[in-house]
Amino acid sequence: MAVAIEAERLVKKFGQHVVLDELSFTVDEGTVLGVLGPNGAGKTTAVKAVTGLCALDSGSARILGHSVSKESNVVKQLTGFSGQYAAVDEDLTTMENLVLVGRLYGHTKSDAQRRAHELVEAFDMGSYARKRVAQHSGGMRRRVDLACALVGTPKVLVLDEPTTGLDPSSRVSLWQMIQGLVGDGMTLLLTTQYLEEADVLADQILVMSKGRQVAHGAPEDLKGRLGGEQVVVELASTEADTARAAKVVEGILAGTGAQIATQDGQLSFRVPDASRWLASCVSALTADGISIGGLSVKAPTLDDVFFALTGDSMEPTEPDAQLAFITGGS
Ligand SMILES: Nc1ncnc2c1ncn2[C@@H]1O[C@H](COP(=O)(O)OP(=O)(O)OP(=O)(O)O)[C@@H](O)[C@H]1O
Repeated sequence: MAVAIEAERLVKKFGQHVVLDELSFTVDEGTVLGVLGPNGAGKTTAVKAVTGLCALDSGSARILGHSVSKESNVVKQLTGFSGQYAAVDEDLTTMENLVLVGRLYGHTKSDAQRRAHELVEAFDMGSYARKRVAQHSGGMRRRVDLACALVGTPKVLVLDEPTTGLDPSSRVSLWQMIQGLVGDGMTLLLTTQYLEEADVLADQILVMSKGRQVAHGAPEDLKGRLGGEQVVVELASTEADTARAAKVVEGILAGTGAQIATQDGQLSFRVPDASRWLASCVSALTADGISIGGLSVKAPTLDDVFFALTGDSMEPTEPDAQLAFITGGS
């Protein structure tokens, strides 16, 4: 598979602050790389650098083999970018925005109008076509913004936090649009603070912290690095039982490498293929006269991975951040 985006040892400093620290990654054609990391990790700077929107101190980037610094005109034709804040003109209608972008790409008026109509139809924006963007909801603005990024029919699309601030249903509908584009062969580089978003959209995930890569892999591989699912056993009774129960479970899991953590009336441990061990743990505990009040098995989330890798939480601070954790693999 050909490489569509290539970033090699990117370094960017703002004064003394090293924002990108020898960051390298590639994105294969037709695939999605999700760049994940907390506020200030350097995600926006990284994606701006590979689209030529941010000059580097050192390192190089190429889009479909073309140097971002030396062949910027070719790169502009090949790449669509949608930034964190919708860049559309609020005083213009959806159509006017799309036609304006087309004209900026050098399209004739009739070609720009034809492309604008195509995008309005593709993104189901018919009833908003003649409305000023100022009257649009946040979700519809992001949709217009995404459509603007596609006016030049790019082969590579870069989206910086495309759904931040959107309500759950707008977020899901934007995901569906993005999935449609990828289904049609688009290469996508996406930044997000939402673990669920990366999980849903990305083939590969790059986890960043302080301008560096802290992990890279398929969502399932990253989750697999934690050593399996987390099993929590709630005991029906006392503190004394907890230590005894831990000993019993330790005996069952001997040789698996699982570490058993205890709290009053609760044991928890991670073990690959948890279902294989559950029945024997439960029978051994019951045989020892220990009653079980509850049992749960939780698949690792990307947040767990991030915490394990950096000792830091990925959890964003926005009020709607909960969304990322409701279905995030748990
Ligand atoms: N133009 C600038 N001048 C000075 N510092 C900057 C500039 N742009 C970004 N930074 C700093 O670089 C660091 C990384 O910023 P960046 O926007 O790339 O992070 P991010 O991971 O995208 O964060 P967020 O999720 O908040 O958007 C931050 O500490 C930011 O304050």
